[in-house]
Amino acid sequence: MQPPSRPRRSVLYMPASNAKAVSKARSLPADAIVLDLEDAVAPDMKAEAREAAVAAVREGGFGRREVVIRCNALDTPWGADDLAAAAAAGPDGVLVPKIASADDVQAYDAALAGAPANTRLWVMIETCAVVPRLFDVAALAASTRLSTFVMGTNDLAKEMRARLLPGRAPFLPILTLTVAAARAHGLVAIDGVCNAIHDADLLAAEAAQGVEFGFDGKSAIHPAQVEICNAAFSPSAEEIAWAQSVVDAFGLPEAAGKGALRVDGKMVELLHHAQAQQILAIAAQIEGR
Ligand SMILES: CC(C)(COP(=O)(O)OP(=O)(O)OC[C@H]1O[C@@H](n2cnc3c(N)ncnc32)[C@H](O)[C@@H]1OP(=O)(O)O)[C@@H](O)C(=O)NCCC(=O)NCCSC(=O)C[C@H](O)C(=O)O
Ligand SMILES: [Mg+2]
Repeated sequence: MQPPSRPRRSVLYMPASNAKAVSKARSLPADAIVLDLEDAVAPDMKAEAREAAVAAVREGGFGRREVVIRCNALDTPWGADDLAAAAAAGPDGVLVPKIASADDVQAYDAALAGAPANTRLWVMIETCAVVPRLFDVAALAASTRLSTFVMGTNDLAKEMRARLLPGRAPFLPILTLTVAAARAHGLVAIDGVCNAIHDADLLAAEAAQGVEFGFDGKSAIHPAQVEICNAAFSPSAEEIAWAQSVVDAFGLPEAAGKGALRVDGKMVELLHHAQAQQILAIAAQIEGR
Protein backbone atom coordinates (compact mmCIF):
# COMPACT_ATOMS: atom_id res chain seq x y z
CA MET A 1 0.00 0.00 0.00
CA GLN A 2 1.45 3.36 -1.03
CA PRO A 3 1.17 6.12 1.60
CA PRO A 4 -0.71 9.20 0.34
CA SER A 5 1.93 11.59 -0.96
CA ARG A 6 0.45 14.53 1.00
CA PRO A 7 -2.48 15.29 3.29
CA ARG A 8 -5.71 16.24 1.53
CA ARG A 9 -7.95 16.45 4.59
CA SER A 10 -9.76 19.62 3.51
CA VAL A 11 -10.37 20.73 -0.07
CA LEU A 12 -11.86 24.24 0.01
CA TYR A 13 -13.84 25.55 -2.98
CA MET A 14 -14.33 29.20 -3.74
CA PRO A 15 -15.64 31.07 -6.79
CA ALA A 16 -12.50 32.16 -8.65
CA SER A 17 -14.27 35.49 -9.22
CA ASN A 18 -14.37 36.18 -5.46
CA ALA A 19 -11.08 38.02 -4.96
CA LYS A 20 -11.60 38.33 -1.21
CA ALA A 21 -12.09 34.59 -0.79
CA VAL A 22 -9.09 33.74 -2.99
CA SER A 23 -6.92 36.12 -1.00
CA LYS A 24 -8.20 34.69 2.30
CA ALA A 25 -7.43 31.15 1.09
CA ARG A 26 -3.72 31.93 1.22
CA SER A 27 -3.89 31.99 5.01
CA LEU A 28 -6.52 29.31 5.72
CA PRO A 29 -5.42 25.87 6.96
CA ALA A 30 -6.96 24.03 3.97
CA ASP A 31 -4.76 21.33 2.43
CA ALA A 32 -6.07 22.13 -1.05
CA ILE A 33 -8.07 24.96 -2.58
CA VAL A 34 -10.29 24.81 -5.64
CA LEU A 35 -10.69 27.97 -7.71
CA ASP A 36 -14.11 27.30 -9.16
CA LEU A 37 -15.14 28.37 -12.65
CA GLU A 38 -18.16 26.06 -12.76
CA ASP A 39 -21.27 26.03 -10.59
CA ALA A 40 -20.21 28.77 -8.17
CA VAL A 41 -19.79 31.27 -11.01
CA ALA A 42 -22.69 32.89 -12.88
CA PRO A 43 -22.59 32.72 -16.71
CA ASP A 44 -21.84 36.42 -17.16
CA MET A 45 -18.85 36.17 -14.79
CA LYS A 46 -17.23 33.11 -16.43
CA ALA A 47 -14.56 34.98 -18.41
CA GLU A 48 -13.65 37.20 -15.48
CA ALA A 49 -13.42 34.18 -13.16
CA ARG A 50 -11.16 32.36 -15.65
CA GLU A 51 -8.78 35.34 -15.77
CA ALA A 52 -8.81 35.62 -11.99
CA ALA A 53 -8.02 31.92 -11.55
CA VAL A 54 -5.07 32.10 -13.93
CA ALA A 55 -3.80 35.27 -12.22
CA ALA A 56 -4.10 33.65 -8.77
CA VAL A 57 -2.13 30.58 -9.86
CA ARG A 58 0.57 32.76 -11.44
CA GLU A 59 0.74 35.03 -8.38
CA GLY A 60 1.05 32.03 -6.03
CA GLY A 61 1.44 32.61 -2.30
CA PHE A 62 -0.55 29.49 -1.39
CA GLY A 63 2.35 27.82 0.42
CA ARG A 64 1.87 24.10 0.91
CA ARG A 65 -1.75 24.20 -0.19
CA GLU A 66 -2.47 22.36 -3.42
CA VAL A 67 -4.10 24.70 -5.95
CA VAL A 68 -6.72 23.32 -8.30
CA ILE A 69 -8.83 25.02 -10.98
CA ARG A 70 -12.30 23.57 -11.55
CA CYS A 71 -13.26 24.06 -15.20
CA ASN A 72 -16.63 24.01 -16.89
CA ALA A 73 -17.46 20.87 -18.85
CA LEU A 74 -16.18 20.59 -22.41
CA ASP A 75 -19.77 20.49 -23.72
CA THR A 76 -20.48 23.99 -22.35
CA PRO A 77 -19.65 27.31 -24.06
CA TRP A 78 -16.78 27.87 -21.57
CA GLY A 79 -15.15 24.44 -21.25
CA ALA A 80 -12.55 24.58 -24.03
CA ASP A 81 -11.34 28.05 -23.02
CA ASP A 82 -11.22 27.05 -19.35
CA LEU A 83 -9.15 23.94 -20.11
CA ALA A 84 -6.75 25.87 -22.34
CA ALA A 85 -6.28 28.60 -19.73
CA ALA A 86 -5.84 26.10 -16.91
CA ALA A 87 -3.31 24.07 -18.91
CA ALA A 88 -1.28 27.22 -19.57
CA ALA A 89 -1.42 28.32 -15.91
CA GLY A 90 -0.23 24.91 -14.69
CA PRO A 91 -1.91 24.52 -11.27
CA ASP A 92 -1.37 21.36 -9.20
CA GLY A 93 -4.69 20.04 -10.41
CA VAL A 94 -7.44 20.66 -12.94
CA LEU A 95 -10.81 19.43 -11.70
CA VAL A 96 -13.44 18.59 -14.30
CA PRO A 97 -17.16 18.14 -13.69
CA LYS A 98 -19.85 15.64 -14.64
CA ILE A 99 -17.75 12.98 -16.35
CA ALA A 100 -19.87 10.05 -17.54
CA SER A 101 -17.30 7.62 -18.97
CA ALA A 102 -13.66 6.75 -19.56
CA ASP A 103 -13.96 8.45 -22.97
CA ASP A 104 -14.80 11.73 -21.21
CA VAL A 105 -11.68 11.43 -19.07
CA GLN A 106 -9.54 10.74 -22.15
CA ALA A 107 -10.97 13.90 -23.75
CA TYR A 108 -10.07 16.02 -20.71
CA ASP A 109 -6.63 14.46 -20.56
CA ALA A 110 -6.09 15.33 -24.23
CA ALA A 111 -7.22 18.91 -23.55
CA LEU A 112 -4.47 19.17 -20.93
CA ALA A 113 -1.74 17.87 -23.25
CA GLY A 114 0.16 21.15 -23.11
CA ALA A 115 0.07 21.49 -19.30
CA PRO A 116 3.17 20.95 -17.17
CA ALA A 117 3.74 17.31 -16.22
CA ASN A 118 2.93 17.98 -12.54
CA THR A 119 -0.58 19.24 -13.35
CA ARG A 120 -2.85 16.33 -12.47
CA LEU A 121 -6.41 15.61 -13.55
CA TRP A 122 -9.06 15.52 -10.82
CA VAL A 123 -12.58 14.41 -11.79
CA MET A 124 -15.95 14.94 -10.13
CA ILE A 125 -17.97 11.79 -9.47
CA GLU A 126 -21.45 13.26 -9.75
CA THR A 127 -23.38 11.66 -12.62
CA CYS A 128 -25.49 8.52 -12.54
CA ALA A 129 -23.90 7.34 -15.79
CA VAL A 130 -20.39 7.11 -14.32
CA VAL A 131 -21.40 4.88 -11.40
CA PRO A 132 -21.18 1.50 -13.21
CA ARG A 133 -17.98 2.67 -14.97
CA LEU A 134 -15.97 3.78 -11.94
CA PHE A 135 -13.36 1.03 -12.17
CA ASP A 136 -12.85 1.60 -15.93
CA VAL A 137 -12.40 5.31 -15.29
CA ALA A 138 -10.02 4.75 -12.36
CA ALA A 139 -7.89 2.41 -14.49
CA LEU A 140 -6.97 5.43 -16.62
CA ALA A 141 -4.64 6.52 -13.81
CA ALA A 142 -2.06 4.26 -15.44
CA SER A 143 -2.10 6.05 -18.80
CA THR A 144 -3.31 9.64 -18.16
CA ARG A 145 -2.89 12.52 -15.67
CA LEU A 146 -5.85 11.23 -13.66
CA SER A 147 -5.04 11.28 -9.93
CA THR A 148 -8.14 12.13 -7.92
CA PHE A 149 -11.87 11.38 -7.55
CA VAL A 150 -13.99 14.08 -5.91
CA MET A 151 -17.57 13.27 -4.88
CA GLY A 152 -20.20 15.68 -6.15
CA THR A 153 -23.09 14.75 -3.93
CA ASN A 154 -25.15 17.84 -4.84
CA ASP A 155 -25.24 16.96 -8.53
CA LEU A 156 -25.72 13.27 -7.75
CA ALA A 157 -28.73 14.12 -5.57
CA LYS A 158 -30.13 16.26 -8.37
CA GLU A 159 -29.67 13.55 -11.04
CA MET A 160 -30.93 10.72 -8.84
CA ARG A 161 -33.79 12.89 -7.48
CA ALA A 162 -32.59 11.71 -4.10
CA ARG A 163 -32.69 13.63 -0.82
CA LEU A 164 -29.36 14.80 0.62
CA LEU A 165 -30.18 14.26 4.31
CA PRO A 166 -28.11 13.46 7.41
CA GLY A 167 -26.73 9.93 7.07
CA ARG A 168 -26.67 10.21 3.23
CA ALA A 169 -28.38 6.80 2.88
CA PRO A 170 -29.09 6.96 -0.90
CA PHE A 171 -25.44 7.67 -1.65
CA LEU A 172 -23.69 5.09 0.52
CA PRO A 173 -23.24 2.44 -2.23
CA ILE A 174 -21.76 5.08 -4.52
CA LEU A 175 -19.40 6.36 -1.84
CA THR A 176 -18.19 2.78 -1.32
CA LEU A 177 -17.74 2.14 -5.05
CA THR A 178 -15.88 5.41 -5.52
CA VAL A 179 -13.40 4.66 -2.75
CA ALA A 180 -12.97 1.04 -3.88
CA ALA A 181 -12.32 2.07 -7.50
CA ALA A 182 -9.91 4.76 -6.36
CA ARG A 183 -7.98 2.35 -4.13
CA ALA A 184 -7.86 -0.32 -6.86
CA HIS A 185 -5.95 2.08 -9.09
CA GLY A 186 -4.03 4.26 -6.62
CA LEU A 187 -6.20 7.38 -6.82
CA VAL A 188 -6.93 9.93 -4.11
CA ALA A 189 -10.62 10.02 -3.04
CA ILE A 190 -12.22 13.20 -1.67
CA ASP A 191 -15.71 13.18 -0.15
CA GLY A 192 -18.42 15.71 -1.11
CA VAL A 193 -19.56 18.96 0.52
CA CYS A 194 -21.85 19.51 3.49
CA ASN A 195 -24.01 22.46 2.42
CA ALA A 196 -24.95 23.47 5.99
CA ILE A 197 -22.17 26.01 6.49
CA HIS A 198 -22.57 26.58 10.20
CA ASP A 199 -23.86 23.19 11.36
CA ALA A 200 -20.61 21.97 12.89
CA ASP A 201 -22.21 18.84 14.35
CA LEU A 202 -23.63 17.74 10.99
CA LEU A 203 -20.31 18.39 9.25
CA ALA A 204 -18.36 16.51 11.93
CA ALA A 205 -20.72 13.53 11.59
CA GLU A 206 -20.44 13.56 7.79
CA ALA A 207 -16.67 13.89 7.95
CA ALA A 208 -16.48 10.97 10.41
CA GLN A 209 -18.58 8.97 7.94
CA GLY A 210 -16.13 9.91 5.18
CA VAL A 211 -13.23 8.69 7.32
CA GLU A 212 -15.10 5.44 7.98
CA PHE A 213 -15.57 4.92 4.24
CA GLY A 214 -11.86 5.45 3.59
CA PHE A 215 -11.84 8.88 1.92
CA ASP A 216 -8.62 10.91 2.12
CA GLY A 217 -10.43 14.15 2.86
CA LYS A 218 -13.59 16.18 2.42
CA SER A 219 -14.72 19.06 0.25
CA ALA A 220 -15.46 22.34 2.07
CA ILE A 221 -17.25 25.50 0.96
CA HIS A 222 -16.55 27.90 3.82
CA PRO A 223 -13.55 28.68 6.05
CA ALA A 224 -15.57 27.56 9.09
CA GLN A 225 -15.56 23.99 7.73
CA VAL A 226 -11.83 23.58 7.21
CA GLU A 227 -10.65 22.83 10.76
CA ILE A 228 -13.49 20.33 11.24
CA CYS A 229 -12.41 18.41 8.12
CA ASN A 230 -8.75 18.61 9.14
CA ALA A 231 -9.51 17.22 12.60
CA ALA A 232 -11.61 14.36 11.23
CA PHE A 233 -9.08 13.25 8.62
CA SER A 234 -5.97 13.56 10.82
CA PRO A 235 -4.85 10.34 12.51
CA SER A 236 -5.87 10.45 16.19
CA ALA A 237 -3.34 10.23 19.05
CA GLU A 238 -4.51 6.65 19.67
CA GLU A 239 -4.02 5.69 16.02
CA ILE A 240 -0.54 7.20 16.01
CA ALA A 241 0.39 5.38 19.25
CA TRP A 242 -0.92 2.08 17.81
CA ALA A 243 0.98 2.64 14.57
CA GLN A 244 4.21 3.37 16.45
CA SER A 245 3.80 0.19 18.55
CA VAL A 246 3.27 -1.90 15.41
CA VAL A 247 6.25 -0.40 13.58
CA ASP A 248 8.43 -0.82 16.70
CA ALA A 249 7.31 -4.44 17.11
CA PHE A 250 8.12 -5.35 13.50
CA GLY A 251 11.51 -3.62 13.92
CA LEU A 252 12.62 -5.90 16.78
CA PRO A 253 15.24 -8.56 15.93
CA GLU A 254 12.89 -11.34 17.12
CA ALA A 255 10.27 -10.21 14.56
CA ALA A 256 12.60 -10.89 11.63
CA GLY A 257 10.98 -13.26 9.15
CA LYS A 258 7.60 -13.20 10.95
CA GLY A 259 4.34 -12.25 9.27
CA ALA A 260 2.19 -12.07 12.41
CA LEU A 261 2.94 -10.69 15.88
CA ARG A 262 1.12 -9.96 19.14
CA VAL A 263 0.97 -6.22 19.94
CA ASP A 264 -0.99 -4.98 22.98
CA GLY A 265 -2.80 -8.31 23.18
CA LYS A 266 -3.93 -8.30 19.54
CA MET A 267 -2.67 -10.01 16.40
CA VAL A 268 -1.04 -7.77 13.82
CA GLU A 269 0.14 -8.91 10.40
CA LEU A 270 2.31 -7.39 7.69
CA LEU A 271 -0.77 -5.64 6.29
CA HIS A 272 -1.12 -3.82 9.63
CA HIS A 273 2.59 -2.94 9.45
CA ALA A 274 1.96 -1.29 6.06
CA GLN A 275 -1.11 0.53 7.45
CA ALA A 276 0.89 1.70 10.48
CA GLN A 277 3.67 3.05 8.26
CA GLN A 278 1.05 4.94 6.24
CA ILE A 279 -0.47 6.48 9.38
CA LEU A 280 2.96 7.58 10.66
CA ALA A 281 3.93 9.03 7.26
CA ILE A 282 0.78 11.13 6.99
CA ALA A 283 0.97 12.17 10.67
CA ALA A 284 4.56 13.37 10.15
CA GLN A 285 3.46 15.47 7.18
CA ILE A 286 0.58 16.98 9.14
CA GLU A 287 2.92 17.70 12.05
CA GLY A 288 5.18 19.56 9.63
CA ARG A 289 2.39 21.97 8.56
C1 LIG B 1 -21.54 29.97 0.64
C2 LIG B 1 -20.95 31.36 0.51
C3 LIG B 1 -21.62 32.09 -0.64
C4 LIG B 1 -21.21 32.14 1.80
O1 LIG B 1 -20.67 33.42 1.63
P1 LIG B 1 -20.76 34.53 2.76
O2 LIG B 1 -22.13 34.52 3.39
O3 LIG B 1 -20.28 35.80 2.15
O4 LIG B 1 -19.70 34.04 3.84
P2 LIG B 1 -19.19 34.79 5.12
O5 LIG B 1 -19.72 36.16 5.21
O6 LIG B 1 -19.48 33.88 6.28
O7 LIG B 1 -17.62 34.83 4.87
C5 LIG B 1 -16.75 35.12 5.93
C6 LIG B 1 -15.37 35.37 5.38
O8 LIG B 1 -14.88 34.20 4.76
C7 LIG B 1 -14.63 34.42 3.38
N1 LIG B 1 -15.09 33.22 2.64
C8 LIG B 1 -16.33 32.77 2.52
N2 LIG B 1 -16.37 31.64 1.82
C9 LIG B 1 -15.09 31.38 1.49
C10 LIG B 1 -14.49 30.32 0.76
N3 LIG B 1 -15.23 29.34 0.21
N4 LIG B 1 -13.16 30.35 0.63
C11 LIG B 1 -12.41 31.35 1.15
N5 LIG B 1 -12.94 32.36 1.88
C12 LIG B 1 -14.26 32.39 2.01
C13 LIG B 1 -15.41 35.66 3.02
O9 LIG B 1 -14.82 36.30 1.93
C14 LIG B 1 -15.31 36.44 4.31
O10 LIG B 1 -14.01 37.02 4.37
P3 LIG B 1 -13.70 38.29 5.28
O11 LIG B 1 -14.73 39.33 4.93
O12 LIG B 1 -12.31 38.68 4.90
O13 LIG B 1 -13.80 37.85 6.70
C15 LIG B 1 -19.41 31.29 0.30
O14 LIG B 1 -18.86 30.70 1.44
C16 LIG B 1 -18.98 30.58 -0.95
O15 LIG B 1 -19.03 31.15 -2.02
N6 LIG B 1 -18.54 29.33 -0.81
C17 LIG B 1 -18.02 28.53 -1.91
C18 LIG B 1 -19.11 28.11 -2.89
C19 LIG B 1 -18.55 27.25 -3.98
O16 LIG B 1 -17.41 27.36 -4.38
N7 LIG B 1 -19.36 26.30 -4.45
C20 LIG B 1 -18.96 25.37 -5.49
C21 LIG B 1 -18.46 24.07 -4.92
S1 LIG B 1 -19.63 23.06 -4.17
C22 LIG B 1 -20.04 21.96 -5.42
O17 LIG B 1 -20.47 22.41 -6.40
C23 LIG B 1 -19.71 20.50 -5.21
C24 LIG B 1 -20.12 19.54 -6.32
O18 LIG B 1 -19.96 20.03 -7.61
C25 LIG B 1 -21.46 18.91 -6.11
O19 LIG B 1 -22.20 18.75 -7.08
O20 LIG B 1 -21.73 18.52 -4.96
MG1 LIG C 1 -21.37 19.43 -8.97
